[in-house]
Amino acid sequence: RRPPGARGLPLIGNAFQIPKDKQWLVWDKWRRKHGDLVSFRILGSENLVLSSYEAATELLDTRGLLYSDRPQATMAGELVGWNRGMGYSPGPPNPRFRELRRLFHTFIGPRACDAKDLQTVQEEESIKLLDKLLDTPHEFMAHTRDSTAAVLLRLAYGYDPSQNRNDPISLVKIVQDAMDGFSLASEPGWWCDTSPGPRSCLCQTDAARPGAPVQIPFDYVKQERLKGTSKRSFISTFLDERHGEETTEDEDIINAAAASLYSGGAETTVASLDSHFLAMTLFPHIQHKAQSTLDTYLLHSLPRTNQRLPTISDRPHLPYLEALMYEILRWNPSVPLGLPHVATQDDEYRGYTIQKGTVVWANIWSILQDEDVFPDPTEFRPERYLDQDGRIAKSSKQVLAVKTAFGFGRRVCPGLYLAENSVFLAIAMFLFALDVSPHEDRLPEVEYNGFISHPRPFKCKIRPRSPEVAQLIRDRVQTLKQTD
Ligand code: HEM
Repeated sequence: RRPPGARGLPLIGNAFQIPKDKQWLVWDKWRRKHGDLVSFRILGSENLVLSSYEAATELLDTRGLLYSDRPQATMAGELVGWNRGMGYSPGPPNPRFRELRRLFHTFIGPRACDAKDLQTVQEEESIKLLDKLLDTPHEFMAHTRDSTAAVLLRLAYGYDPSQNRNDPISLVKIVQDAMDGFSLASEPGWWCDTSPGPRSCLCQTDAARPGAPVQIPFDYVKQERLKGTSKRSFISTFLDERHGEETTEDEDIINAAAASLYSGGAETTVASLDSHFLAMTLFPHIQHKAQSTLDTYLLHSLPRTNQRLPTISDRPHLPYLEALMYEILRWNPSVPLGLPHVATQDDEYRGYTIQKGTVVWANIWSILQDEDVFPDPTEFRPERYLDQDGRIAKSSKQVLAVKTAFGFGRRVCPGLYLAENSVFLAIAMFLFALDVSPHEDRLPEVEYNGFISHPRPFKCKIRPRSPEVAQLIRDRVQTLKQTD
């Protein structure tokens, strides 16, 4: 038995019912009509949408090995070139996939993300971000983008855009083009992904950008190493491991890993930071509560005279801010449909047959808006994740469910530790230093779009909380410039 599904047309199936944007809303309507397992077809391809925490975790986590492949994404893979990277590579037992996951684990796994050198990069870039927000607050969306790109470029290649004025080798541009291309090419319903006919005939070719020219950043690291000026990075660590004996395959895989780092990490993190500004504009009471929690903690953790900025290591002491971060990830998730998984064998679930080759989507948006788990889901309420003592309720359904923002099973986001630390730190820094309020007393609309879903550009007022805080940031940036 096939799971219940939306009725489609002969041959083309449900293709015309899937909009170009916000597919999660249509799929959520199907959930209300048919339940949390909905099947649909696009041309020859069988698809299944999972819209509850139970169904998604049972199939994609518990039986994860059966659902660890990706569909053959002609658009994202062959045309745009992402099949070399992690997101679209075939799953286990493919040795390339295992090696890519190993590299991510070594470099940005939980232990690596606890290390001081990695956190220092994140903290320095957050301070520079605050400085830019003080200068040109209305350009906040451009600043969150540049700042996130800077962290990822420093981690992947040891390339610091602020020390390379005018970006002489265009690395920032390469990264940003790559991010745009990944997001566009990943959208479901690219007909070339499912069409049995000529591959590119139905593709919107203007979006089919070429893959990032990964050789340029790689050559940059090699040259810096020869000069003895290279900084520790994903690539340099790998080359160190190989003691100068790297093969062409080694180069190919480390390049792919580095490109996956910024293609996966940049837009998603930026979307979360922009969501923070939107939420704080709309919910001033949450902003004030978070600020007073932070002030109390920072004041009590040091003598009053030594004002200091928050750091990642403060995270365990600031449960309300951690809860706020979770609520940002839930309220409007930055990857509402995750990435598609594929069934590698026939499977049975609740009496239905899921055929080998079925493309399985988790509607993360539906899971995170489920009224049974998150009552009044459109409300922004960090308290959802706290126990009676104000600590994070780690094994509560809410905390477990919000983690699905990072996906499932063998394909779960390998950047989640880095991402959580980045978003936590940015939020803590913004709340410490800035007041966010509506622009000319007009509340922005909550309007998101894109496969990596961003708030539509909006205006808000961003001001320093006090002249002393502004001075503290200016001083810290000055010190950073001097030590560079
Ligand atoms: C708020 C930030 C982020 C969110 C919400 C997010 C979410 C996701 C989701 C939902 C997936 C698909 C998982 C699945 O298939 O089940 C994914 C995959 C991935 N993410 Fe993230 N991500 C974030 C940040 C990052 C960062 C910072 C990096 C790297 C530095 C990263 C790298 C990747 C990669 C490489 C994949 C593909 C994994 C695979 O196919 O095996 N992500 N992410």
